Amino acid sequence: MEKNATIYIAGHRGMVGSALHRKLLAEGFSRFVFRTSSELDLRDQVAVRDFFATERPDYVFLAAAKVGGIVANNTYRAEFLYDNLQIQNNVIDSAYRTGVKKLLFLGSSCIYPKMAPQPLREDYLLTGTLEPTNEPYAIAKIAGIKLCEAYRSQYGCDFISVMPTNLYGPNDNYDLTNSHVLPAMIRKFHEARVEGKPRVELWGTGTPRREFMHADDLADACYYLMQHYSEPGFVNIGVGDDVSIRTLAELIRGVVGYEGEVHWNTDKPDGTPRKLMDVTKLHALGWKHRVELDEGIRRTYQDFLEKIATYAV
Ligand SMILES: NC(=O)c1ccc[n+]([C@@H]2O[C@H](COP(=O)([O-])OP(=O)(O)OC[C@H]3O[C@@H](n4cnc5c(N)ncnc54)[C@H](OP(=O)(O)O)[C@@H]3O)[C@@H](O)[C@H]2O)c1
Ligand SMILES: C[C@@H]1O[C@H](OP(=O)(O)OP(=O)(O)OC[C@H]2O[C@@H](n3cnc4c(=O)[nH]c(N)nc43)[C@H](O)[C@@H]2O)[C@@H](O)[C@H](O)[C@@H]1O
Repeated sequence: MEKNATIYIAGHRGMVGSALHRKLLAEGFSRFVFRTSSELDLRDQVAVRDFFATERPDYVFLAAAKVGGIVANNTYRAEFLYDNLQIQNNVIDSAYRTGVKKLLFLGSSCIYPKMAPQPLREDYLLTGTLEPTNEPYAIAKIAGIKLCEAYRSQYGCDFISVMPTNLYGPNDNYDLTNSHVLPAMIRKFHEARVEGKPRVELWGTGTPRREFMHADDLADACYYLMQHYSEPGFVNIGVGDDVSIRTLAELIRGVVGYEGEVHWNTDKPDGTPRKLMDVTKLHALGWKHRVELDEGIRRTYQDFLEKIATYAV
């Protein structure tokens, strides 16, 4: 990417989009195009085509999506399918129509079959049944991967896809119902400590295992792949290691300093038992993560405390 190129980060206010913006600013890029969802609803095909025709970005990072944790995915099933298909179809097709030089599409590790062998290799895609709680979101993400591949093979577009593991970091969603597990635990343990509550409720059995990556590492990997990867196949982005949800709870409880009890509400879903990424391809391409989980949690709790008025509403 040339330093004077115009870059469109779709979803620039989100956790991933804002991390990409920080990364690109640090690398010396200065020409950005941004629109919030209220300024440009990416589900609106006409509006998206007009936007691309007017702004003509050179490079696109597609980090806008309907995103949420296990309960949000399972509750808003129609929106997770419809919104995500619309957003990605409109952005990818408009990028093709206006000659965007390169586009990066963000998928997710939930594209893999629920009971796939571990770690999850890229070639396990479409080899089995998906986890039911996030099937609509996963179907949309699989369609996004296939759309990038099809525009590459039919039209020669340099569109790539990456599949990140579970992410966390600044500008995450801390909503107690719709967030992912890591921000939910930070907020629950923090509020329980401050309010002197004897017990915190967490979801499921605590036995599922998850892999977590800091959003700054993800942004670094995306930038790296924009520079060094132009192939049809997608690339997993992860740290190559996972923890049980119970272990995660203990790590976060320690950082927050909460000493009460944890109650596991088994009426809530566990989801996929394990989704550990195989990162052989990513490492072979020359990229490896830097932020370890304990350090990342400490940094994220600090950020939460600094922005608590906006996060915990
Ligand atoms: N979070 C994770 O653990 C995780 C893991 C793997 C992959 N990913 C992927 O990474 C990408 C970014 O996720 P994130 O965690 O950064 O999500 P996020 O914090 O919720 O941000 C999503 C962004 O999408 C924008 N958006 C949503 N609907 C839109 C619409 N109809 N029109 C225009 N913009 C819209 C929002 O814009 P406004 O702020 O302007 O409303 C928001 O800034 C997604 O593709 C997600 O699937 C995330
Ligand atoms: C990255 C995303 O991951 C999502 O799956 P997934 O890892 O299960 O999403 P999470 O919502 O992060 O949940 C991970 C695990 O943490 C447990 N958990 C425990 N306490 C809590 C809590 O307070 N809040 C939340 N949210 N979980 C909690 C939850 O039951 C599940 O086993 C997918 O639904 C999306 O499609 C996407 O792929």
